[in-house]
Amino acid sequence: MKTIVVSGLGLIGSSIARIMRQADQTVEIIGCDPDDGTAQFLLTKHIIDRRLSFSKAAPMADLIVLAGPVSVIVNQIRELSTMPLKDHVLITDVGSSKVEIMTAAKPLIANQIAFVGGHPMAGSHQSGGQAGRPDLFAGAIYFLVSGSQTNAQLIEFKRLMAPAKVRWLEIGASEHDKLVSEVSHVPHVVATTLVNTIAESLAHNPVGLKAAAGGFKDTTRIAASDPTMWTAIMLSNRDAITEEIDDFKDQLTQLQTAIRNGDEQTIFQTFTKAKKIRESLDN
Ligand SMILES: NC(=O)C1=CN([C@@H]2O[C@H](COP(=O)(O)OP(=O)(O)OC[C@H]3O[C@@H](n4cnc5c(N)ncnc54)[C@H](O)[C@@H]3O)[C@@H](O)[C@H]2O)C=CC1
Ligand SMILES: O=C(O)C(=O)Cc1ccc(O)cc1
Repeated sequence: MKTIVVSGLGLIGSSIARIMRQADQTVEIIGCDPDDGTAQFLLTKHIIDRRLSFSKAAPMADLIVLAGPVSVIVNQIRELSTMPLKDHVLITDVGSSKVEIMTAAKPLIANQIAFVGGHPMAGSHQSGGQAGRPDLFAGAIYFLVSGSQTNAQLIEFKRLMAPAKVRWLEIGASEHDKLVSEVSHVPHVVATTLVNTIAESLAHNPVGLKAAAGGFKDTTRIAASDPTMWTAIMLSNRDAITEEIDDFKDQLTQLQTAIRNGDEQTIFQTFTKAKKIRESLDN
């Protein structure tokens, strides 16, 4: 891979540029992003070599990493299917949902252009190129959804990502979207709803959220994430998210009923079960 194009130079795209720069100092990294501040910062830090428009950059690429919001990734995949690309180019993405993206990639795949879906299961509530780090994904799962990539292209992509120290995991697009609705998308909905509910209840309380201790902050950190990115995720994984919200509502109602009825045993059992599961995550 001589020329790498990263489209979307925010938290994830700029982290990937940093990682690939560490993996191979000989590659040229071209960045595409409408945000002047982010692009300028990454140019100054030599994390990208050049900034070009997507339509100018894509035909020059040996590897294209799509790292904008999911809605932008989908549009760019559609654009790529009509662009003059190098025969051996590998296209991949980092979007948080996969069914819509793999569906958009069908014309590319039909035209023998190599595409593999990707999704690093790490990040943060921060956004923008300045927040990116080469160790952002260390130890995390990096999902791969097989498309039309060759084995050699995948090996080369993994070589360029080696400094990230991720755990590669192949998965189907539907299985992926259901799983991430459970471990990522609905937790985001819950954290957001918690913040908005409590803020409304406290609207006329002079102490209000200032009384919030660590528990409230720990439970809601991700509610501070970028609304553009998360709106795109919600729209892209609607079915799995709405189904999982139903399950969440059922469990919440069961706990509410136990609390209302003073059902000590059910309350205690519910907390005990969650404590064991949550503690096992840190081991
Ligand atoms: N934030 C996180 O923790 C994670 C995010 N993701 C996925 O990674 C992708 C990027 O997320 P972040 O880097 O966190 O967001 P971000 O908000 O930090 O960066 C997104 C970047 O895309 C740029 N952008 C917008 N429209 C564009 C266009 N037409 N062409 C090129 N660039 C454009 C924005 O200017 C911004 O710099 C999203 O698809 C998200 O679902 C995946 C794993 C973790
Ligand atoms: O901030 C956090 O802890 C996250 O969980 C970040 C995150 C956001 C979106 C993803 O698709 C994957 C990871």
